[in-house]
Amino acid sequence: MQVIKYPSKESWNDILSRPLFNVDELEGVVNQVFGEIKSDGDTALFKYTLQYDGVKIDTTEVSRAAIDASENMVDAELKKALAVAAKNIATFHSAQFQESKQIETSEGVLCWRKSTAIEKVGLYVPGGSAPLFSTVLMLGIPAKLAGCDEVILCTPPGKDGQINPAILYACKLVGVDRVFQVGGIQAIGGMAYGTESIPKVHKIFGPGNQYVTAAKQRANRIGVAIDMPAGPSEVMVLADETADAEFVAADLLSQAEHGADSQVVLVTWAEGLIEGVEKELEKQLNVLSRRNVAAKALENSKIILVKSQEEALEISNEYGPEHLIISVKEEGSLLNGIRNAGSVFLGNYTPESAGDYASGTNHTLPTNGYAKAYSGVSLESFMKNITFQKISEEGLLNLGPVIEIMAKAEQLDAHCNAVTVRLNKIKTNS
Ligand SMILES: NC(=O)c1ccc[n+]([C@@H]2O[C@H](COP(=O)([O-])OP(=O)(O)OC[C@H]3O[C@@H](n4cnc5c(N)ncnc54)[C@H](O)[C@@H]3O)[C@@H](O)[C@H]2O)c1
Ligand SMILES: N[C@H](CO)Cc1c[nH]c[nH+]1
Ligand SMILES: [Zn+2]
Repeated sequence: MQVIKYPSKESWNDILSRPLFNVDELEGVVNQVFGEIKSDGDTALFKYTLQYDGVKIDTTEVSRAAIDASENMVDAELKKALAVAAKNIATFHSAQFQESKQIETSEGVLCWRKSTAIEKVGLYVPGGSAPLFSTVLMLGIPAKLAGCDEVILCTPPGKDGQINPAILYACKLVGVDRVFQVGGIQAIGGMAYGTESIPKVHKIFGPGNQYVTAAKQRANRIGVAIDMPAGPSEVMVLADETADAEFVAADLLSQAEHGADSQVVLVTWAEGLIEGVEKELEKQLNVLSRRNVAAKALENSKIILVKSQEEALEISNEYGPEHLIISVKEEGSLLNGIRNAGSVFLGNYTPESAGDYASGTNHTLPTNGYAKAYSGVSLESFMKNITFQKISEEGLLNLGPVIEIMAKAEQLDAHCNAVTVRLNKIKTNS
């Protein structure tokens, strides 16, 4: 990892830039695949699954029998772990239901909001380089809690042409309605347009690589909602001299191993910590099964030495990390200052992997600085609010003149008239 000492503020932009993709090239590929899906449906899905996943499929849907059979293919220990994780995720997300309250904004004018589930949702579960069955829990549990009527899921087939049984078992556990063995751009295009086999959905959720993320953004432009851009994983650690170098290195590597395009950043004002972290990185990296991937990600990654805790916080808010780990003696003063982060992990004993799997928070989070404007997936992501209002005769007598004045000032006579005819009727009747 590159070590940068006391960078000037003017250099932050450069230092904090994410690994770059060739956006034009990416969009070109996405447009091509989307165009073919629109015109050729499933045939295009078969073609691109062969091209990008190297797997020949002649059907997209995974049979109910295969989903049921996964139950016997997952070992008991993993099933128990999934049950604990699912319980915690369900507990945290259930607590996000909000009561609908009627508000009388002025006398006789009642307003309220009612949450309703999005009817048809499409979940994407990454499977390119690791079968992320944990993502099934993160998306499927809130979708079912929210009450979505149709919950479908796409994930790429493995090199052997099969979907990892743990993904199918997780689908069964959370009650996903239909599963499709399609990944990448093809999956997102399939759910955005709908094909002979894949139903069109109203909103697409889930993380993925740069192709998936670019495809989701394209789906959004053709009228399908998306949760957020949730691309290559990243983590920023803010640490002082009380941080444990072994833990810090482990956390950095945990996100580096996701992909060569991941980025991890350590920001510290304790110069003494840096050497220890570097040594630990080397030691721990060497024994990782995905050391080549993680090593590539470390090439895009930085250790930044700053003057103070305050400067570290400023850098963090500027970066807007997907995950922010805070390993300092006294975190209280930092907490209030956090403005931009997807999910925050406090103290030496809160590894980021806890949020990835089982603490209960959602691991589908905004990357690439989108944490400045987006939240991670929550129960609310699967719902929308419809507002209602009911105005009594007395209420309209109070509020009507306000509406009339405003409508006239906007030169919208018909708007004004919709109030005036009612006020006239009320006055005649009284
Ligand atoms: N932000 C989050 O919340 C979050 C959560 C989990 C994972 N992630 C990220 O998700 C990503 C998962 O990536 P992955 O690759 O393992 O799985 P993936 O399922 O996202 O992507 C695999 C698909 O990419 C497509 N693809 C591969 N090469 C291609 C090419 N040259 N052209 C067109 N399409 C191509 C293939 O169709 C393949 O099915 C990682 O970057 C990880 O960091 C992010
Ligand atoms: N860290 C990922 C989100 O960026 C989520 C994940 C799933 N499995 C392991 N990690
Ligand atoms: Zn992870």
